[in-house]
Amino acid sequence: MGYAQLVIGPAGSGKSTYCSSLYRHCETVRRTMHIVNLDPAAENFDYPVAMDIRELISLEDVMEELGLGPNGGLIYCMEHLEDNLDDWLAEELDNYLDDDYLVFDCPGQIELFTHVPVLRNFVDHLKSRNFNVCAVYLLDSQVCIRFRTLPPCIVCFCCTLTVVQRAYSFLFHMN
Ligand SMILES: Nc1nc2c(ncn2[C@@H]2O[C@H](COP(=O)(O)OP(=O)(O)OP(=O)(O)O)[C@@H](O)[C@H]2O)c(=O)[nH]1
Repeated sequence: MGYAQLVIGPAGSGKSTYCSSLYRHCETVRRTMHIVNLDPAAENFDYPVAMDIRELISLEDVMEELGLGPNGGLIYCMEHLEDNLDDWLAEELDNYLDDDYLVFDCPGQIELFTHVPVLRNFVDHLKSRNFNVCAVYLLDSQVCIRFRTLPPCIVCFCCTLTVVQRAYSFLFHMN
């Protein structure tokens, strides 16, 4: 059995920072883990990238070639990933052993949880490959103490539950 952690949460909530800190911590305690970039728009990484969705498709290419904007382009990229779960993702996952630990740094756009089933199907795919999946939902603590920003955050959180419920366990983390 493999182990997978999906790092999700609104844009700018600290997902990549969390992944980088987790990687450094594992290095210190001499444990091996692999971080996967699932954001087709990400460019700079503070951690070694084990698998990268941009090897399959990048937002920059989609925007240039199809004339889509950033949000439509992101949805297109993620739907392309969904179409390639049994090809690209399956081949990439073959490189990892049974007890490997993968951490997926996900994009933050809420549309990926409300409009398309790609992340739900992604979790289902991991589970079908015998991965024990959990999700970590990150939220900036500052938005929780402001009356105007808290309700939208609760809505985002509820929307992401559709994905999270497919995972075996779930952690809530405030930055
Ligand atoms: N003060 C503080 N800043 C943080 C913390 N975590 C992240 N940041 C900062 O917040 C900004 C956004 O962090 P990222 O890790 O890029 O957030 P993200 O969720 O990956 O962002 P997207 O990929 O754009 O969705 C960066 O400038 C970080 O340095 C934290 O715990 N405290």
